[in-house]
Amino acid sequence: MDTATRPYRSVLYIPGSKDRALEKARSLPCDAIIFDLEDAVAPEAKPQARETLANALKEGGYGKRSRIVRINALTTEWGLEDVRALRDAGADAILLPKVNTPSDVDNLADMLGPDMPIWVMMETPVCVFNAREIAAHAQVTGLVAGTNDLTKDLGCRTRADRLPLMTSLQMIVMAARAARGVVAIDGVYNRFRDGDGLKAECEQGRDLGFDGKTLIHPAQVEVTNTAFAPTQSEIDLAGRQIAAFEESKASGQGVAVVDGQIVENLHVVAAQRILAKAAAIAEMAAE
Ligand SMILES: CC(C)(COP(=O)(O)OP(=O)(O)OC[C@H]1O[C@@H](n2cnc3c(N)ncnc32)[C@H](O)[C@@H]1OP(=O)(O)O)[C@@H](O)C(=O)NCCC(=O)NCCSC(=O)C[C@H](O)C(=O)O
Ligand SMILES: [Mg+2]
Repeated sequence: MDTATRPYRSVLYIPGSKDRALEKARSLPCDAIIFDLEDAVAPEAKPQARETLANALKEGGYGKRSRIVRINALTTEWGLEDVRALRDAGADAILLPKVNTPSDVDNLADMLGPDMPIWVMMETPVCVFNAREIAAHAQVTGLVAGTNDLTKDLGCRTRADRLPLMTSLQMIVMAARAARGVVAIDGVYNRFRDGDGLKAECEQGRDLGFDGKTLIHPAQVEVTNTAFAPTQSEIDLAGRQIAAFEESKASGQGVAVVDGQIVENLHVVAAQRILAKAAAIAEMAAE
């Protein structure tokens, strides 16, 4: 699947230590999985989790879902061993937590070699200030908002409208877009049994420009997939905009009007993106 249009609506964290969850994920309709060796795994369980995860990845069965492995920070006692154990296990990217500067990414890139894509947890204030340079790193293909760590480090309150996080969230999206071709994924919604709260936060993340949201429980997948997919009316409008613009162009005009709004070339580009995303989602569903 084309990496530019590949869907990343629902990105589910799975503790690398939990066999049952690793098995269950093979049948969940999420677009991507983050196999976690960091915060979801207790210190004493980390060596076993590495082995369990490496075996699960080798066994496969995750279909078209993107497979991302979150290692521990390289400054911890587990980071280096995580890289050694998982770099050749068949993941699509390695996700590095607690990044502050582009040189943290360089250190991982040196260990992985030039061909392994790197995703970065954007979860410290220093990291957010360095977002543009981090996103521009040649191996970085994804940014993930770590809203729990950011909340802790900022000392801000957890609010339903996420006002205290807004600057950080927007800087993450801007850095990804400025770098081009870098995916931006929103942080987790901790109240995993609150579907209405999740829906509202997904819609906010979608409005901000995120490609999708990180999740902690299977019950969150469906709501998220819907929120980050183009709606049927967006798809219909996109088709009509493209057709109307083509017609105007054929009659020598550079602008069309659809539903009382002008359609210029840039709107056609946005409309084509919507159709490409809808097609990629349909392809993802056709297992
Ligand atoms: C949150 C949980 C601890 C809840 O677990 P549990 O009470 O066991 O849930 P259920 O009984 O409702 O589970 C039902 C079935 O679903 C499977 N399951 C549960 N969670 C997952 C999952 N994440 N992926 C796949 N499958 C999952 C269970 O095995 C049950 O299956 P079955 O037996 O067939 O019925 C738990 O959901 C969990 O551990 N979630 C992940 C937590 C996690 O990964 N945390 C770290 C990432 S978030 C983070 O780090 C934030 C970031 O860094 C930041 O700073 O913001
Ligand atoms: Mg974190």
